Amino acid sequence: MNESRKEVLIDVQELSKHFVCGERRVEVLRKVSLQIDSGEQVALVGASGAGKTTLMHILGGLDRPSSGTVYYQQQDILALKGPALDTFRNRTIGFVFQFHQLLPEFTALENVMMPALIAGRGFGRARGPAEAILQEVGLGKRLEHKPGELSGGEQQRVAIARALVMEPQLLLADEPTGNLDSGTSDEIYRLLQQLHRDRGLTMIVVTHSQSLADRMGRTLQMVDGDIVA
Ligand SMILES: Nc1ncnc2c1ncn2[C@@H]1O[C@H](COP(=O)(O)OP(=O)(O)OP(=O)(O)O)[C@@H](O)[C@H]1O
Repeated sequence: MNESRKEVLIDVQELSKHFVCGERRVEVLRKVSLQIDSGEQVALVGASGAGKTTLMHILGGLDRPSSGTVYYQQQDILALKGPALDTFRNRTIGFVFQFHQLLPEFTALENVMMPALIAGRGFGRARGPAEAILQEVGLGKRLEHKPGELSGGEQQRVAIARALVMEPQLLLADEPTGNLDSGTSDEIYRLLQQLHRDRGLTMIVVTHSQSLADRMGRTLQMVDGDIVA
């Protein structure tokens, strides 16, 4: 993409979050500001407890900050509530977590169809895109398998397919390979890079692995609730 034509997808200003535990106030995010351009691939690294998951949850509309602003393009997502927030999340953001959180009783195909069914698309319209994205992540021959019949890496591929089936602009992945061996982690990262290249997908990926972070376009380091680099 031409540098001069890059557009800011996410603009975060002075985001703070604290929790109150009994008498104690725990400051988890301390006036974090950051911008992510459309099409960027960003790694978020930092020690355990630095605030990475909390930041991802706020960026994804799953949690609210104590203060600060989060804009997607020109939209103030903290002003969204209830069904409007649900719709925004469903259409704009795909999530992948460390533990795939697939529904064990449903097949890979049904799991991937779920976001479209929740969005009110009929079975017929949900099936085609779900099949196509499962092909794209290399699971065209595993459509009818349930999560328990798939390897850890395959389960995470299904979770990635489910995150992308609504064609979100942004993928948020919180330690997507934290539970996998290094060879399988490597495959998942290659898949994320392929999806980034092929779809121009913007992604923010939390990882503890420096070598995996090095493959992303930019690394943001969190220390004690703030971004230092
Ligand atoms: N609901 C909560 N109530 C109180 N404290 C919380 C709550 N959620 C998170 N915290 C605290 O916020 C801090 C940051 O947590 P967070 O999960 O964002 O860190 P992290 O950088 O993602 O860590 P990890 O790499 O271990 O997942 C931690 O000290 C945690 O104990």
